[in-house]
Amino acid sequence: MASSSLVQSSFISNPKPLFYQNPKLLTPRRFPTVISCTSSTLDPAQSNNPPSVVKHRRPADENIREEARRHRQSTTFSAKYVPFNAGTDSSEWYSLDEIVYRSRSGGLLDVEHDMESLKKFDGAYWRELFDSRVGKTTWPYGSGVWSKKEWVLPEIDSDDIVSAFEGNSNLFWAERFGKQYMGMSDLWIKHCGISHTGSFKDLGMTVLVSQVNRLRKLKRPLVGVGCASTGDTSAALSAYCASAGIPSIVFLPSNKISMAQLVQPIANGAFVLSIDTDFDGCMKLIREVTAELPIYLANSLNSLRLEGQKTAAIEILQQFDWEVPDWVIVPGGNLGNIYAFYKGFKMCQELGLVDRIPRLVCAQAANANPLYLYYKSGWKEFNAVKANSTFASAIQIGDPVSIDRAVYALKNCDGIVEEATEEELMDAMAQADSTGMFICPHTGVALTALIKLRNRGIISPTDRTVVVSTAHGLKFTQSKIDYHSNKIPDMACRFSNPPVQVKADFGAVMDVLKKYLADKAPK
Ligand SMILES: Cc1ncc(COP(=O)(O)O)c(C=O)c1O
Ligand SMILES: N[C@@H](CCOP(=O)(O)O)C(=O)O
Repeated sequence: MASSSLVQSSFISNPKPLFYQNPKLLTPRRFPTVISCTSSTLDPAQSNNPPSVVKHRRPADENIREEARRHRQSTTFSAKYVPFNAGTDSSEWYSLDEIVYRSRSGGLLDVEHDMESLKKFDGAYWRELFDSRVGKTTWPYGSGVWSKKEWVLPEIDSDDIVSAFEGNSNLFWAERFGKQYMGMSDLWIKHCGISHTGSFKDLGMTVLVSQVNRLRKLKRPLVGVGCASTGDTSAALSAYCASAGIPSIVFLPSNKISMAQLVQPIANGAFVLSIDTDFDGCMKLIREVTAELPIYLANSLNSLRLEGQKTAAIEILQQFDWEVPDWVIVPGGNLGNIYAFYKGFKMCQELGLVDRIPRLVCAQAANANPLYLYYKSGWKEFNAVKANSTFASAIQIGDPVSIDRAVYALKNCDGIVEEATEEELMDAMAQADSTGMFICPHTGVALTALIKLRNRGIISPTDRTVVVSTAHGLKFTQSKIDYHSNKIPDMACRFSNPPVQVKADFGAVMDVLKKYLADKAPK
């Protein structure tokens, strides 16, 4: 039994407490692909053929949540809130079961894990554990977030988890875009937007809503969950809340988000307030409201969210078989995600899964660039800006709540901040789409940063580079339509591909096709 492990040791029928002996003495076990079979049936009607075997992982009348409940285990891992970057002499901390978003001094909080407990297992152990859970349907480990549960919310009961099996998103080799436009051979797009609600926000929201589910069961005074949003946080919040039957309230800046994003919380039954201000105005209001009413704050000011988002970084390492890329480029708005990526990579280094971390690049729209200006000033003085309208509407944010987290992350990984004008980001998006992607304008911002850093020789042709695609392009079709119709004032739309209007006439169709084929024929 010495091989008992975190991996659903749950599938041991008579479970013992997890660490009833010194874990250092435990041999990391090989995790089987098929974990267990409780019955098999031979089909007599097919007796001349090879027997068809029907396997049940659990009794037929039991669902996966009930199965997880039956195999419930205690854990010795734990996490708590501490003031962000407070140093070792700070004694301030809070249980994750408290409703708290700020430290006593008004600063940000961070979720701190008991690293000593986690370090009792070596890097190989964690790598093997995480790898063993990928692509299964075991509750809750089928999720790319909860497959790292010990590093996310170790103490939550699996029964309280609200998950859509998010994460495990495609890491796409951008072969043609890399070769044709960048002269690069090792360029990758982490498609975080190919997900349940179409953006990376699902990764953090499963964690936050799961914790709210737990808090409500603990009878904490919470009636609903609320956020300010530029369209993606609201979509994720409303979907996860709807799934758990928890009321959600979303504050949206009027006429500043795409139609697809607006309809998401409406369809999911959220209480939607369209407010005549920008995102920063909505953010201010939701902070004031959540201080007065029993509404839990779901924006990334709440550090729980970042615990889920950091798993995208771990997943990238995992997808490269635990080899570290040279660069990871992330579009930045409220600036929680850039820190989440840093934290995920750093934990992997500290716990021995990898020996270094990548350099991070945070990319902003030039129309909403407070971090870029701060970086360019040599980190001298931060000034919030009035964010102007941008096609990258989800990052139209002038006063990011996680500014301190972002600066910390960038300073500690030799990071860079870049910006993209409207024309640059739309051109980059169109170029990427023309090589078979269908990305969002925010990913266009990140690709612009890549183009600029490649042109300056900072990123080299063979550097392994990951661009994080944060939302699905289908949420932003209007901007693509405008671009390809050459309808954007003062923009050349160099890569537009407008449809050709042609008469319903054989000769006319043949004419345009012949011209097209002549243009395309190899010279
Ligand atoms: C699609 C998209 N990309 C990027 C971001 C930026 O993420 P963050 O606010 O964590 O910087 C957001 C939200 O702000 C977003 O919705
Ligand atoms: N792009 C975000 C802006 C809010 O970010 P958050 O991570 O602080 O919730 C959105 O989609 O609302």
